[in-house]
Amino acid sequence: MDSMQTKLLSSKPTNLHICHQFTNLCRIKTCAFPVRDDRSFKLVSHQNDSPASQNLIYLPQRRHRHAIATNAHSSAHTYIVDKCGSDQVHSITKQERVGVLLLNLGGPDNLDDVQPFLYNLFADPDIIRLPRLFKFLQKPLAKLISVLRASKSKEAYASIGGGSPLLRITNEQAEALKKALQEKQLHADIYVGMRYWHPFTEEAIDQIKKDHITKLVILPLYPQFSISTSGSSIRVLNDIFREDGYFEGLPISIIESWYQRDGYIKSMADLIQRELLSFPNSDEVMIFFSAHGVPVSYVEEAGDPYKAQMEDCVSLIIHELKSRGVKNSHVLAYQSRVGPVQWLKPYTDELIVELGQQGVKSLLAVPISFVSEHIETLEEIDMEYKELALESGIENWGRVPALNCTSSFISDLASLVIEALPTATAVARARNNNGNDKDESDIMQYVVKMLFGSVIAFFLLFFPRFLSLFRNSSL
Ligand SMILES: C=CC1=C(C)c2cc3[nH]c(cc4nc(cc5[nH]c(cc1n2)c(C)c5CCC(=O)O)C(CCC(=O)O)=C4C)c(C)c3C=C
Ligand SMILES: [Fe+2]
Repeated sequence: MDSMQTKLLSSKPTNLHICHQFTNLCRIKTCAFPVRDDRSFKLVSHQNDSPASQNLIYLPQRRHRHAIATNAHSSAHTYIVDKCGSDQVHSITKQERVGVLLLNLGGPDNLDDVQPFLYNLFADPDIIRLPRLFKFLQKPLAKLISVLRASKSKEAYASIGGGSPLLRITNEQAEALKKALQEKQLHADIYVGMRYWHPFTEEAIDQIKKDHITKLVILPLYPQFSISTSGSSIRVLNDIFREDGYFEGLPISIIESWYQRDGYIKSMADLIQRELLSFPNSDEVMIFFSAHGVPVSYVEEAGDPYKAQMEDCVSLIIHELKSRGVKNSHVLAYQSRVGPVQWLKPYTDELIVELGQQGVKSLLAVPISFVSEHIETLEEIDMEYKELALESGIENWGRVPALNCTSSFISDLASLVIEALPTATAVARARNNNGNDKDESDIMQYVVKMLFGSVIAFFLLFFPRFLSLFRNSSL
């Protein structure tokens, strides 16, 4: 990090300087400022040309840039984080009550939850991005798509035991993180906020208020940033922070992405190295990184850094493996596409078939976009893709487990939290009194929107081309 040259393309030289100092001081690779909440995320910074050292950051709003500048001077004395890499908290005021909010996606606890869970997911404007004029269709469409998709999803959840393991694993990670922080001399309360199922982000926020947390670190459990994942959760939080007076003075640090951290990269390399040894011919195994996809428009139109971060992440892991003498070939592909639009390519299923045709005999699948086992590792990779690979001529198939509670990984997350503490900034959050949010609470308008939208959504059911698009893409 120290050698990295950050260029804030659109910021003034003074801000550039301060941001530099700030990140070097805290050894944090992501700047901690709330993301823009208009969902048109703007990519403003690249580092060197080399993908391994590329660092992508967003243009913070002017007031946030100011907040960063102020913070660099004001809060460093509260928590002293050793610049030389030791990550123990040396000094902390007794009155402080530190909270860490882990953000995650959430998943259905049982099969009855599947359709309402899918509804919440598709009702998210960061998952189905409709033009402003068609926003009123969001909820009826979510209803329609969730109903159409529910049986397929239920089958998948049934095959992994009838529900998502995500909450259990996230709770275990929270517990492990708490212990790891204690070992580094920081007592913190850990909260889990899920985006689409219980415990919802809003529930976690209520608890944070009840517990009178005085400093908050927000840590999405997604290593790479996407508008559809961390971005969506952070947008929800920003909406809450704008409305709730409690958060006006609360110092908060938001970690947007953390895939570049040594601890994460090394933990991933450890898992891959270990799994390679289980093959009869380790040297000939192709390492197949499989990331959750996003629609191409996220990257090309909305400036989602997800693809660039994913590619950077893969090259960092490969670099680490090479430094250990592991020289296997590798590929990166994207899985789990949904709906009729183009998603990031190559698609995992298509690439597996292609590699089989090219005569590749051994594949090691590495789920790369998520740190817990979930439906897409346990069902999609372990069942669907394994079967496809064997049918396509791949003779040896393996899969790297998710990091879950791997101790080197959790310990690094604890260091990340500690490094983020001095960046926690109280940003004056203006209450939003414009009409947009009031629309939502206007019951009459809501009912009209729902009725009108439902009629259109229903009409779409009888629009054969539209529907067949969804059917073809197995919604
Ligand atoms: C980095 C990870 C993820 C990205 C990016 C992402 C984008 C994204 N997802 C959908 C649609 C669905 N995702 C579903 C489940 C699901 N998604 C992620 C992660 C990312 N999603 C996880 C970890 C999970 C699993 C949760 C669990 O219960 O284990 C589902 C539901 C399952 C299914 O029916 O397949 C859907 C649907 C979209 C549309 C999208 C980007 C726009
Ligand atoms: Fe997803």
